[in-house]
Amino acid sequence: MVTAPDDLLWARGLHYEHEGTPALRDVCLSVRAGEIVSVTGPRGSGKSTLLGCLSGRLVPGRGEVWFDGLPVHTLTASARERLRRGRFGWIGSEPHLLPELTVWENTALPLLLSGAGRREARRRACEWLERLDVGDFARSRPGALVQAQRQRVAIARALAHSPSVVFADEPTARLHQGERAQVLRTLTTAARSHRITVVLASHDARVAGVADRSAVLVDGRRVGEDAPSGVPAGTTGPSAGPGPEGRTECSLSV
Ligand SMILES: Nc1ncnc2c1ncn2[C@@H]1O[C@H](COP(=O)(O)OP(=O)(O)OP(=O)(O)O)[C@@H](O)[C@H]1O
Repeated sequence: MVTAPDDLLWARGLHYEHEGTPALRDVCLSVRAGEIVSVTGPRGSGKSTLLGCLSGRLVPGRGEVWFDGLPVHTLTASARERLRRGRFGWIGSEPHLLPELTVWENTALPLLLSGAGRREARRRACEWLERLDVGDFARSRPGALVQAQRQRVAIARALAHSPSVVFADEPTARLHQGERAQVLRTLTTAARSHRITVVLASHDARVAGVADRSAVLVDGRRVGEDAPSGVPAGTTGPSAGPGPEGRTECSLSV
């Protein structure tokens, strides 16, 4: 596999099985630094499993995952844990905030866990809460916020330690329709302004509209790459020309 010099994260030939059931089959993906890539596909198509393998939460049965020159697939569990804490952020569909901590303490947790002092962690957490329009709640407990505000706090928590890559797995799935676009825009604007790479999984194909590129999974296989507008890459639009996957030896279609 040939990768571009600015590929920050890439995977080749990923296979993963959940209890004997294949969830990923020969999946390849590469992500450039600062890029926002969406992974879309129907429910059960393997999106969460792919994000799990890319982020070191899961170890593929076969295949490779490389991040910034590190072979994630062969790292020890403790090295993967350090990588996840230091370089990655994670946003799930549920914010999973600790109810006994304040909003700023929740946001500062990854910073505190990676050794930042309390004062510095608080300053950075509050900065991100302000950016995400939930700064007024910094001293409140999560229970005082509505779901969309809690999800903004989860986004702030994922970004506050300046990760290289944020993985967002269905980050708007539990929100009302009206809040989805706003929360997505908040996430992508914040990531772009700080050049944080985002890998965003959603079964909602409209999510691809906020991404630079979109990878589509069906039954655990990549079935192509579309421009955000849905126009196939290589025809027109911002993704015209061969994408990074065009340089790989992986099969991209079924
Ligand atoms: N912990 C698990 N144990 C057994 N099977 C699992 C497990 N997690 C996922 N699977 C199965 O693996 C396949 C891929 O699941 P995955 O969650 O990665 O897909 P997805 O596209 O993210 O789906 P969704 O949009 O519903 O979250 C599905 O068939 C799913 O049922």
